[in-house]
Amino acid sequence: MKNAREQIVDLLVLLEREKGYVQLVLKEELRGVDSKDKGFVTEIVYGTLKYRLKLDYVINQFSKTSVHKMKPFIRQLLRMSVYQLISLDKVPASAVINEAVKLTKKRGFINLSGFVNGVLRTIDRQKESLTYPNRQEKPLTYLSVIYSIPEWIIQEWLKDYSFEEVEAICEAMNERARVAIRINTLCTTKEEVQKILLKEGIQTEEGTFLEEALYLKKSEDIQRLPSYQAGKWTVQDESAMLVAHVVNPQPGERILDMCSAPGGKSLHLAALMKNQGEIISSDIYPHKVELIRQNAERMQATIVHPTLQDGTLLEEKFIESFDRVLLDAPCSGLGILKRKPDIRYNKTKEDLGAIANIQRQLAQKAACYLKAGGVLVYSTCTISKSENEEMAHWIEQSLGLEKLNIVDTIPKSLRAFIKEGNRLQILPTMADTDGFFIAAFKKRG
Ligand SMILES: C[S@@+](CC[C@H](N)C(=O)[O-])C[C@H]1O[C@@H](n2cnc3c(N)ncnc32)[C@H](O)[C@@H]1O
Repeated sequence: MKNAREQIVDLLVLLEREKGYVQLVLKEELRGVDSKDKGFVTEIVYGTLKYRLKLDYVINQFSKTSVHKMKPFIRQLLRMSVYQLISLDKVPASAVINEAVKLTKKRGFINLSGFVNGVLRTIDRQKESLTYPNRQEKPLTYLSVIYSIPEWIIQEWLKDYSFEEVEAICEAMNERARVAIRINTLCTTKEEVQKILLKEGIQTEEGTFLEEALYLKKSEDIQRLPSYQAGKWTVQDESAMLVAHVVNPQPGERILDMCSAPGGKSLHLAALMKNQGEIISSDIYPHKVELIRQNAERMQATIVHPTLQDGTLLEEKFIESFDRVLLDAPCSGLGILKRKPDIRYNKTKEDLGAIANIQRQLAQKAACYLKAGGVLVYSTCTISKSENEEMAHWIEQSLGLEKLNIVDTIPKSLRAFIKEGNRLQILPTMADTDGFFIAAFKKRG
């Protein structure tokens, strides 16, 4: 029988080997585990993943074998134990070390138990005087190690932002992500949801800038709550909620959401349209189209039509037939590192070039599908200019679309960040949200 610690190490081994998505892997593997253990396992897995580079830097100072040459089980066992020793004070150091030694033996690495014991005891003794790369002498390595973000990502950001801005972004990316929900105005009100959630044992806080947003003070197992199952609310970051407002759909219009799974923005569009009109919500993967269908059913959004479609291929029957097209493009996802810490290790610099190529193909089709005078909104959950600002320029110059002024659709507190009237880069440092980019264009009439 595995205890929680053994389960953590096995999960970390699996995540590194398969490059899996932590959210999905935890959901699958922790089914049936009691909620106290689930909370502990989730916290340590997320923390160990998030601080991997910093933990490796510390371990490498005290181990003769470098972290990358260790056996996967020992590597993850040391990482998760050092995370507990230097970042948490919940479990006494002696218990962390003893448990690690016991697990080493239990898994048959008896000859390594002295090594594990020695490394952990030394780190524990010296944890108040650990040294890290110097900020002035090695600024890039400093940021990468302290915030555990690979150097190529930092270099990418340094092309677009000052060192101080990048440091603030790195810090924000490691903060705990708040759980934002969007009220389903098709069937309820914020006041009703607040009352129901309170009865379900969850306190809430008002959204930062949107009327339909609330923050939950609890995050575990929330999708099991009856109010969630009844479609009264859905989980969505406030920055992502801004996108549907910028699309600004009107009841009765025909809308295309080109990359729409699992349907977060389509469902928001349906609510803003009071469920009148038509939304074609397409995605390239059948299992994801099924998720859109399930979510639309739960949220009672009957005008959402889930459709299997590769957006890079031209669909003749869509040409010049939509009032508005949303292209919430596949992207590097580097704006949501605090929610998905694994993205930082799973993406590579090479991915960025491939993604930009797909983004351009999708935008080109999106422009064809607009009626004269129709609106295109392009959005991503990243903060690099190559996927955002540069794409916005390309859409204008190569596709011949005009800028559409978005000021009236953006909350007052964010208006100062709008550029040239038609685009907004939200950084995680601005309002404690994810990083997001939104740009709007109009087809000439
Ligand atoms: C950023 S996510 C969309 C999130 C969604 N708009 C929401 O609010 O829930 C990007 C989506 O694009 C889809 N995608 C990737 N390549 C695509 C393509 N060639 N055609 C259509 N969808 C694609 C992915 O499967 C993914 O679901």
